[in-house]
Amino acid sequence: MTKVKICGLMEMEHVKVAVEVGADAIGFVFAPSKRRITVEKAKELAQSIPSSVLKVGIFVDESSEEIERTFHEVPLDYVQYHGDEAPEFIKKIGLPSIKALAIQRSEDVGSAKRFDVDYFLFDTPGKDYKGGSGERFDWRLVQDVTIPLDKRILAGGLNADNVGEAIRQVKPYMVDVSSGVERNGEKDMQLIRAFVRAVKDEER
Ligand SMILES: O=C(O)c1ccccc1N[C@@H]1O[C@H](COP(=O)(O)O)[C@@H](O)[C@H]1O
Repeated sequence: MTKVKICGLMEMEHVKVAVEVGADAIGFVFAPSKRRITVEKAKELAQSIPSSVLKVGIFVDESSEEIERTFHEVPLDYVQYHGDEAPEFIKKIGLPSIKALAIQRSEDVGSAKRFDVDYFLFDTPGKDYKGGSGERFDWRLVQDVTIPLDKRILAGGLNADNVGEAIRQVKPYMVDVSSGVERNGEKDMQLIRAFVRAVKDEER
């Protein structure tokens, strides 16, 4: 079964509904964004998340000190590197890691071989920020890549209507959504429920 990550949560009611409907991971954005959360607030929300649900922190070109401090303080299970972090930087920090790759051309996946990370997250290049654009990229660009299926996370403009087709085409280990579970720029409980249901309805 494809795993689901709900990203950019900032309110307790949204965390609770995501957990209740069966999200496998929850993402907190610590980078410049309209979804940016403080370490203190993420720590408070994290206390209501069972250990079976992974807590992921999203960072964009952040210092190693701040990443390490946030990881232990919240605490987090994974660091999602969503900027231009070098492979050596990620390796030196040595925390469980996800590297986001902005996919515009098929060559964009090629940089993956430089990174020793747990997962790769394929995303649409951001406009206002580095991610969370709400726009999808051409999924054919990541269909024939050599990255193992169980290391692939698909993001970028997913929603309850298109995630089934995305899973069939890309066969990711996990799908990741932020904008697609928002209404008028805010997270929406019905959309969170609908997204997770759409993923769970889809068999690998
Ligand atoms: O969500 C943000 O604001 C954000 C800011 C900076 C880096 C990453 C961000 N979000 C990530 O973007 C993808 C896709 O989001 P969407 O569903 O297209 O809105 C997701 O991995 C978020 O973690």
